[in-house]
Amino acid sequence: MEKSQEITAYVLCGGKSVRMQAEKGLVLYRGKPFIRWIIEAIMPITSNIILVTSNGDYSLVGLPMIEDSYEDKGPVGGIYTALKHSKTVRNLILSCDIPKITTELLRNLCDESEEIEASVTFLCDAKNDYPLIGVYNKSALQTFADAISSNKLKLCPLVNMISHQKICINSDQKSLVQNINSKAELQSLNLLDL
Ligand SMILES: Nc1nc2c(ncn2[C@@H]2O[C@H](COP(=O)(O)OP(=O)(O)OP(=O)(O)O)[C@@H](O)[C@H]2O)c(=O)[nH]1
Repeated sequence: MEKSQEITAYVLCGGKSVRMQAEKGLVLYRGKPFIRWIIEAIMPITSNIILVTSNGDYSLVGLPMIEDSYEDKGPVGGIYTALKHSKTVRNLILSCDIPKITTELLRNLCDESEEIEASVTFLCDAKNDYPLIGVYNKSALQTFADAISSNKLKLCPLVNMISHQKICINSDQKSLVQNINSKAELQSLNLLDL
């Protein structure tokens, strides 16, 4: 594989999980922790997968883990940590709360990002952006450093301010990118699957 095609995947597993009241990535969906569903979706694309977390409970996953460079800076801080750590130009960055994500969607995102000269390429639908299903260029590191310095920690406005490309999913794919933040959302997901 050529160097330009190399990609590192980072899964953000930090934060407080206030709404879920349990470590989100370790919550079970159809008998398996969210994080495992996500890793299985990434594996056919790259085995270079790193978790961004200081929570030792994720050691059961058996993947390398790195700690946030700054505490309590939310996903913006997690992305900063990932980009600072990364040795590759392109970095697939995902949240840990999207258990229905598929290899097909991620592969399409990664393939599209190769064709595009943008700091970040991420999924969207007609109503929402999904910047936590995105490919981030290492060159975006300074933007994230500046955002942390000025305490601008909202991710959507930040990615919309820098050079970006959105890859729109169709209405059938919407359920695949749904992030699950609470027990109620998990329950409705399980019910939908019945
Ligand atoms: N590494 C890292 N990841 C984070 C941090 N905050 C949130 N995340 C991750 O970012 C993704 C989206 O998180 P949010 O839903 O915004 O926040 P959360 O803390 O998980 O949940 P709430 O407390 O309910 O808002 C999830 O994958 C989180 O694990 C952080 O400070 N560091």
